[in-house]
Amino acid sequence: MIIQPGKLLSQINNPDDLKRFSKDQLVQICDELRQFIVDNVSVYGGHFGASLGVVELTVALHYVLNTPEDQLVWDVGHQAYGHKILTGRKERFHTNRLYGGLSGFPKRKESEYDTFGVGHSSTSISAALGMAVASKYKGDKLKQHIAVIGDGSMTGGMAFEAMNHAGVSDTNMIIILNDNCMSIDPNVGALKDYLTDITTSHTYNKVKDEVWNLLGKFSKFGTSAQEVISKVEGAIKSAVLKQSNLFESLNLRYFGPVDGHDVNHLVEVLADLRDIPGPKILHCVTVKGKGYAPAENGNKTTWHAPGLFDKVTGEIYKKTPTKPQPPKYQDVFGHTLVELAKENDKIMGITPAMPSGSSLNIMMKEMPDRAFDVGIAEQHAVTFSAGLATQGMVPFCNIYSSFMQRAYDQVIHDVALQNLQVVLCLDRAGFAGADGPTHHGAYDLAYFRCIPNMVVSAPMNEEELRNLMYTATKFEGPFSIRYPRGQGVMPEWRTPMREIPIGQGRIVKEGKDVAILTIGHIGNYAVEATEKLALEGMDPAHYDMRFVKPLDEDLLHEIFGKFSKVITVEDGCLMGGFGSAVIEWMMDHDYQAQVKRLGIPDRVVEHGEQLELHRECGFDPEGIMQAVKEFAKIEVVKK
Ligand SMILES: Cc1ncc(C[n+]2csc(CCOP(=O)(O)OP(=O)(O)O)c2C)c(N)n1
Ligand SMILES: CC(=O)[C@@H](O)[C@H](O)COP(=O)(O)O
Ligand SMILES: [Mg+2]
Repeated sequence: MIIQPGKLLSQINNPDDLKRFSKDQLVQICDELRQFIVDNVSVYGGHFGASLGVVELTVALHYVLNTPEDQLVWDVGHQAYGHKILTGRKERFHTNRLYGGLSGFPKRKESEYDTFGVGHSSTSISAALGMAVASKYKGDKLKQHIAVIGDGSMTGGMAFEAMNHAGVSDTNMIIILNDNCMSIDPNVGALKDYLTDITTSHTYNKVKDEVWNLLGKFSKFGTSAQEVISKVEGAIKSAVLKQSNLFESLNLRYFGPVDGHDVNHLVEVLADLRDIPGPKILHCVTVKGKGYAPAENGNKTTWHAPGLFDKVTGEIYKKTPTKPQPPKYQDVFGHTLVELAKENDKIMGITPAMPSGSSLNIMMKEMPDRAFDVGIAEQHAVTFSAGLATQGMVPFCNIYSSFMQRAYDQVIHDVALQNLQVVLCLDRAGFAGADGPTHHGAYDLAYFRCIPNMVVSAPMNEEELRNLMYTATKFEGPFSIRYPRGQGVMPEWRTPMREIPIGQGRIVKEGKDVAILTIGHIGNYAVEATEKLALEGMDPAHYDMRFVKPLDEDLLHEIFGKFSKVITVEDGCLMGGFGSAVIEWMMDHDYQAQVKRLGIPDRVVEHGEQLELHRECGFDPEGIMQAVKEFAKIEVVKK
């Protein structure tokens, strides 16, 4: 079903078309853009509340700026649907996030309007500043560089590193702080309180209004914006602001807060700011989910990415299963952690801004003094956990595999080198699915297994996840456990927990000719494959290794003693991952075997459903069957 845009929106294929409309028509364009997003996301899925909240901002930006010449960088990019629709992708928008379709995030190779590839947060100011410094160096004085960053993303350390630099950069740069008081979950931390204070402060807003009035008056007398600013700067930097405005203290001219849903006012403000040189910040107050009542008034976390829904009633479609379903791995983590924490008062839980996504919210609710959402701050989350560990606590730090990339140095420097007992739970390990390459948890096995002291593990099912979590509480060093997005395989998952000897794998199925070695949940594909192969008269063995580090050496001696054909399967990168570890071990122990590694190849794999991507990379059940069959045909000559 292709969704038709409204009357005005249908005439807009790029920002030049938008500029042909009068200012009076912008409100209608915003309404139509919002409706088009609602129509599409309700049917095809995707992120939702964030894009609705920046409709007016998006229209105003493309109306005022000379994009793509002016460089517009969206932080995270989950709010950039309006931007995509206005910049030549309206007709393809129904393919958003689908296999082979548009990316859910801005992407340089998708459009010249997408100036920077995003997905992880808090990068926009650095990227826009890099562009601004390059323009300055090239003598391009007119070009604008804009970073649009949410209040949640502003909590990320990188944003502050970038502002620290921007404040002394003397570049044409506008940071737009899109403040909706939300991250995915409600935003947290002192910065959030500060932004609320500044938005609601009576004294501050009085000064601000006077400043804007002055700006209007001077403009009427033909005074340039630059002169106006220098005249009013004294006022802005009066005691009220100098002492209280964080951004001004960093040398960024601060404007706002403005109503981010008043498109005409935004157009005026942006046009003014464009003429003011130097780095500046515009604080826009918006409402996540604006204009769609169920999202605006309902649970904003649910409406961040609601799945498919009935746009008329706001009912989010849920499949009604006919039989008991296995739980999501994240929920097994969340409930098990509470269970463990009830028995062990040293256990604490940490998430950088993903309480709902990781299900740490279960512990945050039950044990608020022992579970922390630290904001989008992966580096801090890891080192904070390390600090807790020095005091005898047992922190479970839960970070999505791809976001853990941010905290790599902290894992090495603060956790592993000091051999601290920090349990790193990596959710969304393996292909993330529709979020695509920025979110695929492809690298963690490779990037963790080279770190001294680290235990690197992955459960094949819910029971193993629980056992590994329990085991980690007994192990006095860094312990990582990775598991994928989505459901497990065990409807009855509340099994009694037991300690697993560190580095012990298990045999899932005896067999002959070929041995399949798997790590983690992907082992269930191997089960499916071996069952189907059995019907065709083939009988490969299957081992669930459970640990990439340390490897189960006894089991490996047994396997390489018995088999000359070995297939490794991992939902992770082939370079340096599980299969590589097995081959290294084989070489180090003078075994000779043919080893075929299945996993994520050394290229960028785009978005799609997890199974589609596994299939593309040849490690879905069919791919494993194929590998076994091809392998079985090959004669191995033993030296
Ligand atoms: C480094 C990193 N950590 C976590 C996330 C997950 N994430 C995506 S959007 C988001 C909330 C961002 O909040 P904000 O910037 O305020 O945008 P809003 O959704 O409120 O518009 C989070 C935590 C991410 N994309 N990148
Ligand atoms: C934009 C972003 O980074 C998050 O919203 C992400 O899409 C969440 O992924 P999950 O849906 O797997 O929690
Ligand atoms: Mg926000």
